[in-house]
Amino acid sequence: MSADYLIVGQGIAGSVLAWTLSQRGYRVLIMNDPTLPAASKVSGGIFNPLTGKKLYRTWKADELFPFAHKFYSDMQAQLGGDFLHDCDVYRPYRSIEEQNSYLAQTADPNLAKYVVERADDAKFSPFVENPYGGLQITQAGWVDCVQMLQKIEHYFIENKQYIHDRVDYQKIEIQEDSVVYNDLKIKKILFCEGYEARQNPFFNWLPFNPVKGQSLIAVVEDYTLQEIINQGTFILPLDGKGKCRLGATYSWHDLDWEATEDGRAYLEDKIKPYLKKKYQILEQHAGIRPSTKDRRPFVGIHPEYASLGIFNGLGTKGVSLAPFFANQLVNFLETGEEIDKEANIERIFSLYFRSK
Ligand SMILES: Cc1cc2nc3c(=O)[nH]c(=O)nc-3n(C[C@H](O)[C@H](O)[C@H](O)COP(=O)(O)OP(=O)(O)OC[C@H]3O[C@@H](n4cnc5c(N)ncnc54)[C@H](O)[C@@H]3O)c2cc1C
Repeated sequence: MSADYLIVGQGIAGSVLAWTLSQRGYRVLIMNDPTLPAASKVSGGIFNPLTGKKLYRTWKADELFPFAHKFYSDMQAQLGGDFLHDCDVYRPYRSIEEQNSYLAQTADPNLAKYVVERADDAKFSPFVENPYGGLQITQAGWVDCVQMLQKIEHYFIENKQYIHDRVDYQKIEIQEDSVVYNDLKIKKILFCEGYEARQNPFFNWLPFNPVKGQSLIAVVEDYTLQEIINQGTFILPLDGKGKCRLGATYSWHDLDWEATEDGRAYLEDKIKPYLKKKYQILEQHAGIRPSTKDRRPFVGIHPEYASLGIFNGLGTKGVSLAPFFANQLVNFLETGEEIDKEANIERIFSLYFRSK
């Protein structure tokens, strides 16, 4: 059997890359080990152009957001389903000082275009504390990643382009301009393994800075809001009938996939003060974000083996980063067009050669 590309891993990174390649007419095979955990399966899937306590426009938002929106809309139109949800993000101000500071910042036209001129505070006040009003951010929303991943999996299974297995690195035979793996002959293997990349002998030199995250699934009483609420932690309505995801925690220690009592307590402590409704917790999830030391993705080709590539390091923003950088990687593979210097792994090749 032969293929142009073997994609290892089918989280957000592998799904988006496989779809991008397949839309350009390449024969793609996906290999994914379903027994390994995936950050994408517990992801909030939120895309939000203005983030952080200090309210900044996220990196490359003007390019990334329209690109990602069109990408997921087109994918949804072709695969069916309803995984793309456009909605505003409402940030209740914590204090009058925060209100003043955010209003001054959003006078800047670069930020103003992402903000509703007059937030609909009255709409939110039955549900969340907002004595100082709040900031309403547009061009935001969320992708139901579990559903999107299922759609991609079914599509590639139906087309006989899917292998449920863990890659065995020992079996990768690198040839001059191709790779042999078992009975497969492939032009390139593109690794999209998320946090598991630390096990990959070809790419374990990359400086990841993984971040564990936890979230809760809860039913909130009489909760009809469709918008995402964010005050450091978020309330993400999942079905418009009160089922919500509450998240998320950030921890650079205890890098395991276990949901903890501390994680639950942290989220409840943060959310209770501003959520006016009663809720009941149904589930708790944990995952590890493949974040990087310089907070930029890892995109590109191995410094020594031209037939091995990587698409990883999507960190806290997999949904908004993946379509744009998958497209850059595919352009590079097709025509040699440059990958953004900040994302290209060439920026850290010195680490590879130092590790030899
Ligand atoms: C609690 C939490 C909340 C988050 N919320 C958001 C959010 O709101 N918005 C946002 O954009 N991002 C969010 N993120 C981050 C987002 O989840 C990640 O950026 C994204 O999931 C990374 O995707 P990935 O495909 O690189 O990795 P993963 O999702 O971890 O996928 C890796 C895949 O590779 C497979 N695999 C690994 N090794 C092998 C191997 N050797 N052989 C075969 N298969 C292999 C695994 O089975 C897995 O399916 C959140 C993360 C967490 C933990």
